[in-house]
Amino acid sequence: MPFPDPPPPAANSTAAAAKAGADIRIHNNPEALSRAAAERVTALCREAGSARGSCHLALAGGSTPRRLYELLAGPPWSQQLPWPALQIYFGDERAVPPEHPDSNYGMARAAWLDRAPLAAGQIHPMLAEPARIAQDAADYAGLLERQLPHNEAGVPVLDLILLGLGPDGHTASLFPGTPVLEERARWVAPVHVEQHDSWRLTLTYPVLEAARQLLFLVAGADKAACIARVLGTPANGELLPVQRIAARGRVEWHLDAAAAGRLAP
Ligand SMILES: O=C(O)[C@H](O)[C@@H](O)[C@H](O)[C@H](O)COP(=O)(O)O
Repeated sequence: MPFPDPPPPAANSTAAAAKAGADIRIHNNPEALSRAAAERVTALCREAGSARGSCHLALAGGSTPRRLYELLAGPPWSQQLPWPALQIYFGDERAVPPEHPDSNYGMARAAWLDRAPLAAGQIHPMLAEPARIAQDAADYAGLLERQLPHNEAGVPVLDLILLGLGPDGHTASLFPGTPVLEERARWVAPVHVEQHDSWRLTLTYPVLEAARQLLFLVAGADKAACIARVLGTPANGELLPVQRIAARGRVEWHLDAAAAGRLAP
């Protein structure tokens, strides 16, 4: 059953700055970025729901997507999302309890999920404990195997993965210099983040690469140098983790003006 068409997108974002080959959309400020992202996430979820009866959506962690999630909890987007078709996953998670302030699941619940008309079975937290981190990774990979369609290489295919970007070029929890950058056999893997001496779980490159659509949300001047390196110049030298994603699906970059500040006009 097709979903009703949405109203035209909000007019408060600046003109798209498309760079050949990359779909880059630059917005005046974090609020405009979040509102544009809410439009896109809703539209993409509706597309998937109409086309395949379900939308398998993986959420990003960190601070940038919080406002997006708050917007999705209210009109107009909450009236347009294909709620019965939605299945919610996570791109990565810190190995802390859900009530911990660092929990990506906890952040998404507070900002959105606890106010969304979703059954418990539609939300799949990536729960992890340091003492059983390898088993937690295997358990989540098994969930993806059971829940998702697979591509011809046998990799689970998410419809949409939301991703952030760190100033060091990490995305999800694919951090520079970590063994997980070489992981191609497992769909979910543990990561020990030295600088925080903490454990995380992350989707690995095969799953990111298999997704039908990746949508990056990047805000803040502290990301400008990384954005300029990733989107502004041909890749040379050692690739940053985010540059190593050989995406098979569509990739959209949503930047605020500060993060895009060092991109050539
Ligand atoms: O769990 C996490 O922290 C995210 O997966 C991580 O990849 C995040 O997206 C970036 O570090 C950007 O974080 P900010 O949005 O807070 O800048």
